[in-house]
Amino acid sequence: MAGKKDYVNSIVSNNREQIEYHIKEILSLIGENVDREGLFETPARVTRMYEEIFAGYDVDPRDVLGVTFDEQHEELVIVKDIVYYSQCEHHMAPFFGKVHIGYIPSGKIAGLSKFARLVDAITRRLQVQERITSQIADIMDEVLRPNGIMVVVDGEHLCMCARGVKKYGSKTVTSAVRGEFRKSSALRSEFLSLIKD
Ligand SMILES: Nc1nc2c(ncn2[C@@H]2O[C@H](COP(=O)(O)OP(=O)(O)OP(=O)(O)O)[C@@H](O)[C@H]2O)c(=O)[nH]1
Ligand SMILES: [Zn+2]
Repeated sequence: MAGKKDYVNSIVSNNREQIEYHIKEILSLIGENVDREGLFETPARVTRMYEEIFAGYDVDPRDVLGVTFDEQHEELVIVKDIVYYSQCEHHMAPFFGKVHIGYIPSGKIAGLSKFARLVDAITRRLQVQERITSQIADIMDEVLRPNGIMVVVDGEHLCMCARGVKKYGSKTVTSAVRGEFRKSSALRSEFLSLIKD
């Protein structure tokens, strides 16, 4: 996770030896020679990678938005193009893309970087794209109590490109709307036009 505190998954850290052992077992079970030089450090590397890509489990996403400011800006705020990397819970294969967040504050705003931290806390876990999208909206709703929220997520899923149906380049787009965005198609259109490249 970028920023002042780099989170790691402490459960992975505490189970380092066991995870390394099991990764080595898997390497052997897929037919690899675990004693060859190129693979010698691999179980330890994979474990360190797990500390990083599953760091979200060590963060309560609600705490990330904890610092808010009182501000009477009751107009649309958009933070777009927040890059994320996640792992699908079905295959443990990566999926990645961008999150676009819009909200209409109601007396309370959050620091802009906190939205990126919220995305990291939610995506650095085993996930499905739909849940990422609704969790971002629900947590913003709970903490900021804004007048409206719209979240759009696009994702490229390696489990759909590298295996299975092998549809390289296919994209999944999910959205979640809350409050005024639910009622107003004009507001949804404004948000969609502002997040276009
Ligand atoms: N809705 C949703 N599905 C996902 C996501 N990530 C992966 N999947 C899907 O999860 C499904 C799991 O389906 P299964 O039939 O149990 O697994 P499978 O035999 O490997 O499926 P195929 O990918 O069709 O070969 C697949 O259709 C994946 O494309 C996601 O974020 N959201
Ligand atoms: Zn998958």
